[in-house]
Amino acid sequence: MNRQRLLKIWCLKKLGETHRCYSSAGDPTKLINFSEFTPEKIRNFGIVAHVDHGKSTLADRLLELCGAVPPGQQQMLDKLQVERERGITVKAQTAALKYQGYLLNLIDTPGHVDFSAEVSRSLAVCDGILLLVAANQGVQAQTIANFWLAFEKNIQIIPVINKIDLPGADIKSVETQLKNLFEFNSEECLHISAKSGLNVEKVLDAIVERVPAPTANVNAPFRAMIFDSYFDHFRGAIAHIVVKEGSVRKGDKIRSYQNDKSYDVTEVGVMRPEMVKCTEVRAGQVGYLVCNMRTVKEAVVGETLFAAETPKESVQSFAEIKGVKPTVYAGLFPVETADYESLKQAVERLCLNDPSVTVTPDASKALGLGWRIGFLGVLHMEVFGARLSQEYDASVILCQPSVEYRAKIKDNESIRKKRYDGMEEVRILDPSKFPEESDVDSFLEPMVKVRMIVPNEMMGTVNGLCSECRGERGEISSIDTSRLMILWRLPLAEVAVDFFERLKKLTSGYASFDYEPDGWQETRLVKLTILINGKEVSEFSQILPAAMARDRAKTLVQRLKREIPRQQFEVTIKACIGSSTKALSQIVIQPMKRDFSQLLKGNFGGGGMERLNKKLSHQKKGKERMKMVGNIQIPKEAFLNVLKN
Ligand SMILES: Nc1nc2c(ncn2[C@@H]2O[C@H](COP(=O)(O)OP(=O)(O)OP(=O)(O)O)[C@@H](O)[C@H]2O)c(=O)[nH]1
Repeated sequence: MNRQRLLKIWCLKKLGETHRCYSSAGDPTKLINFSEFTPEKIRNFGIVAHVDHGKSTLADRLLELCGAVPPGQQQMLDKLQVERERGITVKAQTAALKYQGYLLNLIDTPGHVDFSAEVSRSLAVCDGILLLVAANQGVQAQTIANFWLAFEKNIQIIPVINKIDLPGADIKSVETQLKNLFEFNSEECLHISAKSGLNVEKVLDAIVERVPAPTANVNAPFRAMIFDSYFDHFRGAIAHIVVKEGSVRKGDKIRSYQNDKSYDVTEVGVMRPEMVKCTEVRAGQVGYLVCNMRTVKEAVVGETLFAAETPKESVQSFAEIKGVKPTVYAGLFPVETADYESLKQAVERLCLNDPSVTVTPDASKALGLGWRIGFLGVLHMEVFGARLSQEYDASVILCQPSVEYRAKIKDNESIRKKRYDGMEEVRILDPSKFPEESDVDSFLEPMVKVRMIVPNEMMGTVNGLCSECRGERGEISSIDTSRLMILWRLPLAEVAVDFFERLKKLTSGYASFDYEPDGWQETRLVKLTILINGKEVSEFSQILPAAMARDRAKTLVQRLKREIPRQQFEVTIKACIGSSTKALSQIVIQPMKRDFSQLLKGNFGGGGMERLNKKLSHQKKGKERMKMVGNIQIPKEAFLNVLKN
C-alpha cells in the first residue's frame, strides 16, 4: 500500500467521520457553513520558524487533517512559481480549517530574513503562533527574532519541536535551548514530525486550547482591516481582511477610511487554501473581499473598511501596520525603453502584494526611465525581479544594489543652498547622486546588529569573517553545551550582499544569522567610477569605504570583462576614484577577430544560407538580451551579475 493511501486511512481513523470532507468527488466547502462560527469558536494562528524548519510541511499536514486537501499534497501554500522553484516561502498565505467545531485560520509565513516584513504583517492578524524548531538543528537566529516579534505583541506562543523522525534529532537539547532562551517548560513543547504526520493532531488540540479567541463583536456594524492584497487581472484588487466587528456579504455597501471611497461588495469568501466564496465573513474571521477596487492604492495594507451607513467620524481606524525600512536599493529598468508604461503598471500591481518595497522614479543615461526600488535584502530583490517576469511577463534590468549612505554637508550656507536644497544632511541612494567630496564634512553608513548561532568550535572562524567585514564584537553567550550566540555590530553594506553565503560556506551550513538596524557610523566613503571607453557607466559605479576601493576596483573590472562580450572594436574598462581618470584598475577587451556573417555570405552553397539564417536568428535572440550603452552591447544580466562572486 502506498504512503499516501496509508496516510489517508490514518487521518480518517484519527479524526473520525466528521472530518472526511476532502472527498475528491465534491467541493469541500459545500460541507462547511462558516457563518456558524462565533468568535469564541475561532482561532487565528500563524506558523513561524527559521528557514527550512518545516512550516510549509506542517501547514500541508494541518490542511490534510482538517480535510481541506487530500493527503499527500506538498507545499500547498507555496503558490507562487518562484516559491516552488526555489523551495522557499516568500508570501504569507492563509487557509481556513474546520476542526472539531472550531474554525482555525492558519497563516503560513516565510522564514528567510528578507521576508520578515511578511511575518510582522501576519502577526497583526494572529492571536497565537506555533514557533517551530527543527529537532536536528535546534533554535536558530530567526527563531529568536520571531519569538521576540510575537512576544512584544503579546501573542500566545506554542513551542513545537519538529523533525523528530530524523536520526540526528536531539529533542532534549532543543528543550534545554527553549528553556534557557525563552523559559518554555518541557511540558509546553510539542514533539512532532510534520513529514510523517506524527503527533500533528496534538498541534490542532493545542491551538484550540492555548490560543485565545479573537476579540471581536458580531453585533456591531461591519469594520475590518486589510492585512494583505493582490491585483487580479480581471477583478481588480482583492483584499484579504480580518473582520473585527459585524459581518460583510455580497451586495453590502462599504467605505474605506484612508482613501475615503465607497464600494459595493461583489464577492466575499475564505481561503481553503484556494479562494472559496462564502455567504458572509463575520467578526473574528479571516477572509477576502472583492469590491471593484480599480487602483492598487485603494487596497493598501492597514486600510480600514467599514459599513457605508456608519458615519466616518464614529469609526475607529486600525493602527497603521508599521512598514519595515528597506536595506538595499537598486535601479530597475525595462529592457526595452518602450515598455516603460506597461512595466510601471506591473510594478504598481506587484507592490500591492509586496508592500515592503519602496518605489521612487529614477532615470539613467544608459537605461532610460525606471525606478529606484528599496528591498529588504538581495534575495528579496531577486524574487521581486523573478515575480515581475513570471507573473507579469516583464523583461527587466535590475542594477547592483547599494545601501543608503548619508553625507553631512559642510556648514556653509552657499554650498548647502546652491547644491543641496539647504539641507544639512543628504541621503545617497545611488552612485550617480554622490556629492562632491569637497562639499562634505563627513559620511555616514548604516550599521546593523548581527546575531549568529554557531557551534562552539566555529567561533574563531566566524569572528574572523566579522572582523574582515569591519565589525565590532559584541556579547557571546552559550545557548547550550555545544552552541554559542554571538553578537556583532557590522556595516550593513557588508551584510546586505553575500555575508550569509560566506558565513554558510565557512561553517558548512552550521551557522544561522539574523540582523536588525543599529544606527549610523561615520566612515570615509569614495565613489568608484567605472569608465567604459572613457564614458562613465553609473549603473556599474559603486560607493564604498575608501580602504576597500583598490581591491573592489580589481574585482569589478574582472567581472565586467567576464560579462561584456567582445565587440567589433576594442573596449577599455577602467575603475577610478570619483571624477579622476587615473585608473585603480584597467582591462582591455580585444575586438572580435572576424565577422562570421561576412564569412558565410560568400558561401551560399552547401547549406551556407541555412547556416547564416540560423546564426542570424541566434544573434537576434542574443541581441534581445543586450542593452546598448553608448555603442557597446551589454547583456542585461551583467547589470546584476557584476556583484556576484
Ligand atoms: N525528516 C523530516 N523532514 C521534514 C519535516 N518537516 C519538514 N521537513 C523537510 O524539511 C524541508 C523544509 O521544509 P519546509 O516545510 O519547506 O520548510 P519551511 O520552514 O516552510 O521553509 P521556508 O518557508 O523556506 O522557510 C523539506 O525538505 C521538508 O520535506 C519532518 O518532520 N521530518
